[in-house]
Amino acid sequence: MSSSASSLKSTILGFPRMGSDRQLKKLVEGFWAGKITEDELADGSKKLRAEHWELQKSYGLTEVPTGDFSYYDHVLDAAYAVGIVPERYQALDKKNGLQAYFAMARGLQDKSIGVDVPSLEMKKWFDTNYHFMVPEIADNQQFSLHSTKTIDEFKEAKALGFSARPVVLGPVTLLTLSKPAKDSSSKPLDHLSRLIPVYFEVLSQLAAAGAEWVQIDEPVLALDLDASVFKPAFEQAYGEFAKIEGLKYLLTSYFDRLGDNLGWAAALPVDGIHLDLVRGGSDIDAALKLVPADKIVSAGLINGRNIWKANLDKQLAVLNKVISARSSAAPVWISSSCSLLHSPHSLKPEVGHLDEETLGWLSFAEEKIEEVVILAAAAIDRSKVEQQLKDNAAKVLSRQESERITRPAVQQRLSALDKAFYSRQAPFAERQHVQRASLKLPLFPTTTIGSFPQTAEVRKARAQFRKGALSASQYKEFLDVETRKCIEWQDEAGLDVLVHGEFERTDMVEFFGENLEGFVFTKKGWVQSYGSRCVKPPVIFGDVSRPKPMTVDVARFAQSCSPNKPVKGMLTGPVTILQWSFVRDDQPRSKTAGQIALAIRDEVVDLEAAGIKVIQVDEPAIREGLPLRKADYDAYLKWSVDVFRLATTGVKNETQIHSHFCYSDFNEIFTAIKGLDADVITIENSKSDLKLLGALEVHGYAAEIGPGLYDIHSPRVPSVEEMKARFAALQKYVPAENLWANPDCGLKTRGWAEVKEALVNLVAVARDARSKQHA
Ligand code: MET
Ligand SMILES: [Zn+2]
Repeated sequence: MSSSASSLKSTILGFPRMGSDRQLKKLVEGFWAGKITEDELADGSKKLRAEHWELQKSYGLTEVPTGDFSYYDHVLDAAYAVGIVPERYQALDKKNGLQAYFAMARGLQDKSIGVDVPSLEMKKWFDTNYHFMVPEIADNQQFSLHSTKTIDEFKEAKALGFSARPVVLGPVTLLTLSKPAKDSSSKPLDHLSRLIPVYFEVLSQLAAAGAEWVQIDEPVLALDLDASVFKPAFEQAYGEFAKIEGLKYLLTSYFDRLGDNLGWAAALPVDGIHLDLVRGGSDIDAALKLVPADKIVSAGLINGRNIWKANLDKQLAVLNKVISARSSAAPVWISSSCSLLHSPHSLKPEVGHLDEETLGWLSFAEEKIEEVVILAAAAIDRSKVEQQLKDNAAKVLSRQESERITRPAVQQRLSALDKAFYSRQAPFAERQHVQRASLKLPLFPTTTIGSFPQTAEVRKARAQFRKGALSASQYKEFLDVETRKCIEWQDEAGLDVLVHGEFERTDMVEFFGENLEGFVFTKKGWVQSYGSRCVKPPVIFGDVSRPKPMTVDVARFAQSCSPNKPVKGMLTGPVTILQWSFVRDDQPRSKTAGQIALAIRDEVVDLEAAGIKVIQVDEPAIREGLPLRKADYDAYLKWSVDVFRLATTGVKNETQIHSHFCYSDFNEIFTAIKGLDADVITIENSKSDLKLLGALEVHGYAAEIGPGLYDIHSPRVPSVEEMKARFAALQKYVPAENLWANPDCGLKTRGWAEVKEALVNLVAVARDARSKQHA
């Protein structure tokens, strides 16, 4: 073995913050509710950090990251630490820094202190399901060292005797993820020169506190960057940081290859470069050549964002390749591909919940640490960990060979499809004609997106049913009553295309996962989504199929409650089911999506046969699946459009297919949306009005469309007047006969009182518009 192996360091880029039992969620929410004090929050958090470092050390990591902890979000922390506090929070910040921090995170309405501020905007962290708070940079932005969190947490770990490496979100990424404050025109990155000195101060203090290495995360390096802008920006920042005596930098990027940025990024004056060899592995040969011999390479070999056991033999081969390519002067580190923030905490609670076999296939954060340590040990002396490697190989093989994973009938069905499975029988114009004759909807039809309020009563009944306190028939009776009430109300309110309300679903992906083969559900597999909110994604482990109809009974019952108006069948689309799950890694995602699509297709066909004339297949997550690199867009869009078509084209021309999109700006993929060939799309629009109108203007849209008339995320009731104005604006871009009136997403998070008022107003808007057309 090359001599550099002997100095292998084993570490991870970051650890999940929440705790094994979501302790951090409880602490933070307890503090918000006034149940615990600021000191109790701080003490509880300190204890949690120490536990997490201890856990990492106990498995044998040689160094632990610090500063990866956060009360809410690490981007907000990084912004706050350098004094990026928008004006509207500044008065509060002077009085109470923590309160201002949480106000930036989630808004604050407190009459007693005269504060009413909304939160910062929230965005997805690259292509993960983690959301960060978007910092706002004003033209006259001042930067200053505003919080010593990074330094304090490093000292804390050091005082406890851990060999620690502070993690800092890099200045270029921080500014690139920021947006200009309202009425500011400068680009955030233009402020870099003035931000660098504050970073310099933080880094100097870390050096003074005894830090040897600092991990600087610059994940923007995984994006397509304009080298004429970013190369000098990075050179300026890192040129300055290099002046700090005695401090070494590990520059990290993850989630994709470094690509075109590799050449100049590898030459930056830092002491090590981290490579995500799970997602960015295609770069490996170039990277090993381009990273100068005196820099360490941190090999990100254990996937930080999926839950499968690593194939250690395979990763060991990659590691050995890295080691032999490097000089003995610059040792290699072995690490996770990205922070383990995106993995659940530990498999331990799943013992006894998941079956033995499945358990053997998985690896959460705690187990991933173990994998890092085994790899590091194996690179030095394989014989020391022979048994662990053998066990690992057996588990990996059992997943490959399990009959639960590969089911030939499912595979064959997908590979045998011909072109006809991807197209409706007739083009849209013809379908529109027959659908009009069959559905007889008025001009500007009104509808909703699917869910109605999930009241405490609905959730209680579900919980009781799950515990066995309600029998299946009692639960069904309860749901029937709710559904009937919901449909009768919609009918009275004057809505045209009704929905059953989705009372039987906690979540639009979980519901289908529970009804399909190929999924398992963990007990405590929580992953932070934003702030204190965690999600428990289903695990797609094997070939997906539909053992029996999933929604047909409910849809048939719902339609029977409405003799005169159509009730929509409500399904979640294949891309969204994929996107919000942990997905198997042993076949392309497109293939797994194709299998889900076939299951949904069968459901669509069954719904039609049961007399359902309008069927909605939601794809809110289609935009978020877009790859980070533009070069990869087309391939993704091609298969995601294909699987939607596969799911929806099995019906007659008379059957009207709807789809729904929300959560992001769709302009970039508008052409793909057209390619879905849906008869009607409803699309979130109220928060980004002009953007959608712009897309409609540029690209046009030939089919029917319902841009959301109001924001369902807010408890306020939209007035007739404001929705009228929006609707009038839309009529300039969409021909009247193609325009629908609807809210911008499902109503499950709202209360009935607001929902009723809002929808009555919405119906009034459509009626008013109709009367004007007829006049
Ligand atoms: C996030 S999109 C939600 C769509 C779903 N049909 C609902 O109404 O809740
Ligand atoms: Zn939605």
